[in-house]
Amino acid sequence: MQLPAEFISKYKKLLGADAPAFLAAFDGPVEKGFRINPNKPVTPAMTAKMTSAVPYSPIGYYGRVNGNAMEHLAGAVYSQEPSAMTVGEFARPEQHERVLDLCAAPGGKTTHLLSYLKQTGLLVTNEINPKRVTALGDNVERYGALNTVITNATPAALAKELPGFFDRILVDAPCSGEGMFRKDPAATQYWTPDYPAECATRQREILTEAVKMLKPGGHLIYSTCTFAPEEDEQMMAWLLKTYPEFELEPLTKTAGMVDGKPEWADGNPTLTRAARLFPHLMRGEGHFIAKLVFHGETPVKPKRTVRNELTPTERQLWQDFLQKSGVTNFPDLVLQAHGDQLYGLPAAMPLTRKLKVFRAGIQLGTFKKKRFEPSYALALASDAIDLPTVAIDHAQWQKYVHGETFQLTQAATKNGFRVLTCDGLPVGFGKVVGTTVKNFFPKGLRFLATAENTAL
Ligand SMILES: C[S@@+](CC[C@H](N)C(=O)[O-])C[C@H]1O[C@@H](n2cnc3c(N)ncnc32)[C@H](O)[C@@H]1O
Repeated sequence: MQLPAEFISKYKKLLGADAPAFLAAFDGPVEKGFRINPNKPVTPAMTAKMTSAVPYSPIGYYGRVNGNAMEHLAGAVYSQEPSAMTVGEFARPEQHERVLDLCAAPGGKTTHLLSYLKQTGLLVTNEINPKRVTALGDNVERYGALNTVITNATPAALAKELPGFFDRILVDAPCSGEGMFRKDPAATQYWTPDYPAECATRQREILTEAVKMLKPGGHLIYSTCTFAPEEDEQMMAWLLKTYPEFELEPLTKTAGMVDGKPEWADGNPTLTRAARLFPHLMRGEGHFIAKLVFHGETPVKPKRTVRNELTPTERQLWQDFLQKSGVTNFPDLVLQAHGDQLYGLPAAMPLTRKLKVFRAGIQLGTFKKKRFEPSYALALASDAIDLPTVAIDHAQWQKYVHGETFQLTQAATKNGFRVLTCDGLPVGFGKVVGTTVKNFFPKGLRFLATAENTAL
């Protein structure tokens, strides 16, 4: 790979005897990986792929998965480069925590956090860029999250609304991306010797806001996909100096991860507690991860949480749908109608009217004139809700994602909306009338599926 000359000389100086191996790694193969979603069933195709486990993630595997495969579309797998999995593992939230993913699109780390929150607590996942937030929304929907609010805000706007609110904040910072050069060689074109320092300015701004939102005892996880000391150890050295209430927590390094390098910053010996991932030392791309605990106090503005906002008619239509579906265990969500759309918000979400919200919880469905039509998102969240199901096979699934009406081999015992499952995995709603399944796969997602183009 053609690397910028100044990049080569910078890392020759920094890495010394390790530099030849480091630079040679840019011509090595790109490592592929995927995570399974522990909250969804494992299909036979997944079992066949889960042969080479990533040693530091109980849900990570080496290998490639197809974005058009049923398992990906239904949120049972997520394609992620293996080094990036360390971030979700080191960030690993406890169930019932309030978690913020501040720089979240397209959602690699967010879906990892969701895997461990297991539908509990609250995840506020934020993406500043309005063009990138849609992909984040799609991935959260695939994961069937019932505990997530997606915002499209600046870190400053969030900090104003939610000071001292979170148990755990992940800042997967926008960075110079040197660790991804092998995956995306075009990125080398944006690199200049000044680029890391420019990125560092933005990272300091983001961190300045992030720290305002942590609860006492809370954790801040900072990660980049760059080797640049300006954005890694120097950023953490700056944070520790500026906010002495923070302490780096030691990260256990395995599978070739190495300590952070104090000598690349101000010599603070605790910087060894951070982790560096180099592609010449492990099976993955370049990353830096640091985990900090906050011992200080944050002024907390007590905030009211969100409240139910449904008209009696809307409430009745929703209740009728649940009753017809035989659902008795519907999770404790706050219900709100936005236009004709029904949303379910996690009860811990504060009222934040000044925040730009992209999706206020899960979109549960649409109010039609005299009935309620359940959404695709609700079907994908059905691991947590006892909705009635009908099993379909792969040939029927291919018709389903193409938008066709199809036939069951046996009439269903009851007509109505059913979650269709394929290999046990919920894939969307269909309306069953006898042996006919009317198609409710979202129009915008339909495609011509074949056994070949959808093989996992
Ligand atoms: C490394 S990417 C995040 C990747 C994501 N966490 C994942 O795992 O899929 C960094 C993100 O930060 C966003 N970003 C850029 N400038 C920002 C800013 N000033 N504040 C917050 N986020 C920013 C970018 O749009 C980008 O989506």
